[in-house]
Amino acid sequence: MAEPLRVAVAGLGSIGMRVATALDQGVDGLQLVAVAVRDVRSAGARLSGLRSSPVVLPLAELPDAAEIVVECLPPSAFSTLGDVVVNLSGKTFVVASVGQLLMREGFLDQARIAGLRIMAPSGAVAGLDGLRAAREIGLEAVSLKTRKPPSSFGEGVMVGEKTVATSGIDKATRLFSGSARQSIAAFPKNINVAATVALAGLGADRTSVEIWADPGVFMNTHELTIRSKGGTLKVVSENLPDEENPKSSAITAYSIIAALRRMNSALSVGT
Ligand SMILES: NC(=O)C1=CN([C@@H]2O[C@H](COP(=O)(O)OP(=O)(O)OC[C@H]3O[C@@H](n4cnc5c(N)ncnc54)[C@H](OP(=O)(O)O)[C@@H]3O)[C@@H](O)[C@H]2O)C=CC1
Ligand SMILES: O=C([O-])CC(=O)C(=O)O
Repeated sequence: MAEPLRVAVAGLGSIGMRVATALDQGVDGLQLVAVAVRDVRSAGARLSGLRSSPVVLPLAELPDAAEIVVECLPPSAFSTLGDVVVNLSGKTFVVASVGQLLMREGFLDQARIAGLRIMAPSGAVAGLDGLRAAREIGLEAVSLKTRKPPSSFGEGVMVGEKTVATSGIDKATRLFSGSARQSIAAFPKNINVAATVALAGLGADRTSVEIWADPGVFMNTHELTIRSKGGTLKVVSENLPDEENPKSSAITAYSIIAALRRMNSALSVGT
């Protein structure tokens, strides 16, 4: 039997802790060996819940410890890890903060030249299987309309030029309309899905995005519409917000876990 591939998880928040726990409980061919946390003391309970006792390393040292590095950080911490991993040949970088791949100019080219493999799991959005097939036949238009409960945007949110208290939003309010690239710049913690759709489809500048704060929805809702030479595809994801971090949909962590399981699976289903 081949040696398991070593996996490191960066960030043990709502997504990272679930990914680390799944690895800790067993994913064929993979072994959790290292994690990075912001503060070891405050992450104590999380770390003690893992039976495999991964080593705790500073972010920048994580890539040396593993063949696969799973990023589950806030966007603001991405570059400490990204700047190191981007130059490493033969590693796999699994990314939750997918928007950062678009925000950091040249990152994807640098990674490709270095020989780093980047995986962006579907995360909170469904329909990428169809999008990738539609890209092969010929894409014409791709749009994403995201609606979230106002509280998913934090206490305050920009509406036009003004910051508005989300508790006071009493009707569906459009917060943003523009390209995927612009959406990530405006809402880095809320719309990584736009980057994922853009990377699978028409790119950061030709993918249209709308973001709505809607007191009428309880779920984080993503409507993906794809027009191609093969027809039209509409996929609606209605995701329960994560209990710990309602900005993120609960399904996101499980998409990453499913992507990790698929790495060593003999049977691969779906595009
Ligand atoms: N691709 C997709 O579809 C989706 C992507 N996301 C994105 O995934 C990422 C993770 O989301 P989520 O888990 O919900 O976020 P959380 O805020 O719950 O978790 C982030 C974790 O990273 C830790 N952290 C912060 N700084 C550092 C550091 N320097 N070194 C190590 N750890 C650090 C935080 O610690 P502490 O709490 O102590 O500060 C926290 O535990 C976010 O960028 C989010 O926007 C979210 C939903 C969908
Ligand atoms: O979790 C979601 O529904 C979407 C999200 O926050 C993101 O893409 O960043």
